[in-house]
Amino acid sequence: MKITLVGLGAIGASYAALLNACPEVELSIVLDEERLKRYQSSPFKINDEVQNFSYCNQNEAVPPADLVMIAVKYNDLRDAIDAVKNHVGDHTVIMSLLNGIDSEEIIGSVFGMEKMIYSMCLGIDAQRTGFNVNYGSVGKIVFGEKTGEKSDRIQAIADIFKKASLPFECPKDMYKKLWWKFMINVCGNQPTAILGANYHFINTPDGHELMRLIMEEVRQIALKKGVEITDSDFDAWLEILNTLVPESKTSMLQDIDAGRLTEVDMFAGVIKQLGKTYNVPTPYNNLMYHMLKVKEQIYLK
Ligand SMILES: NC(=O)C1=CN([C@@H]2O[C@H](COP(=O)(O)OP(=O)(O)OC[C@H]3O[C@@H](n4cnc5c(N)ncnc54)[C@H](OP(=O)(O)O)[C@@H]3O)[C@@H](O)[C@H]2O)C=CC1
Ligand SMILES: CC(C)(CO)C(=O)C(=O)O
Repeated sequence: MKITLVGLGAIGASYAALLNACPEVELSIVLDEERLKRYQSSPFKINDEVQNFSYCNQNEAVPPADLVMIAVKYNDLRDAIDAVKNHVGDHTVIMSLLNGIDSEEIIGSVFGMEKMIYSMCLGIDAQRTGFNVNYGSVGKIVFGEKTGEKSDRIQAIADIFKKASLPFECPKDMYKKLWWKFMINVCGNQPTAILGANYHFINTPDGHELMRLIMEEVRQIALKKGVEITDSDFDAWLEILNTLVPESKTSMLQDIDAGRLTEVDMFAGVIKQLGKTYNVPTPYNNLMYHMLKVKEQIYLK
């Protein structure tokens, strides 16, 4: 299977390493010229092991990939779409590993929704410093058709992930799973980023109550989209929280600590917008949206 990946960061690099080691995968990492020079100047290490990734200049004309995987941050999504355009052909399937609920629609609006499958990653605790990515748990990629149908293309990807020992799950309720992860990110990532709280501090009675208040807004919006988020969905998140290393941080808090832009537009930004569309008040997300925007301005000044 010819696989193209854009976004060799914490998530992308962790899964790329597994795919690259599989003899039945031909993996290309797409880079613009500036990144290509930079990436060729230094070895890329995952859990201290040097990787031999095959880099490809995004301007090069290449045969289309069978699968394109997009693993950049939300603010880089438009550039990443542009970067993979030479790799997308009539039969290419596209998977977005970004958090959130709208990256599939954004990518699909350029290449066609029929090319999109739905996906997200779960339980991975990867952290990136320059060309070093480290993880304790690689988690899994959860993917499928929006309807959950086990189509031939889903089966083909599942077969190759199995050969690559890349943990995965193909749930019947894929679209609900996407919303469930979105709920976790909206009610978990944002307050931890504002408060500077690692998992230890959000996994407390006050932390749980705070997240529950925010979760209610996601629940109301999800209902308008035909998705039901229940109390047991929230409890399932608390169970996962118990398995995460207490000193580790959400990806949004990692962004704040590293002085990078956050993905607030993908979380509170989307909730704010959907709240307006469906006439659902979203005061907690409105507040967090502006707090995070101010915070970004403080450290990016
Ligand atoms: N980290 C985590 O624990 C988790 C993250 N996620 C989600 O996964 C997604 C990716 O996050 P994460 O891996 O942490 O992000 P990172 O910032 O670690 O990685 C993103 C990578 O994309 C690269 N990139 C950006 N634009 C381009 C481009 N135009 N061409 C080529 N490469 C590009 C960046 O390169 P460079 O460094 O050179 O700029 C960077 O290496 C996010 O939506 C996040 O929310 C989901 C679950 C957990
Ligand atoms: C679920 C969680 C909080 C950890 O994997 C996450 O998705 C993130 O940090 O972005």
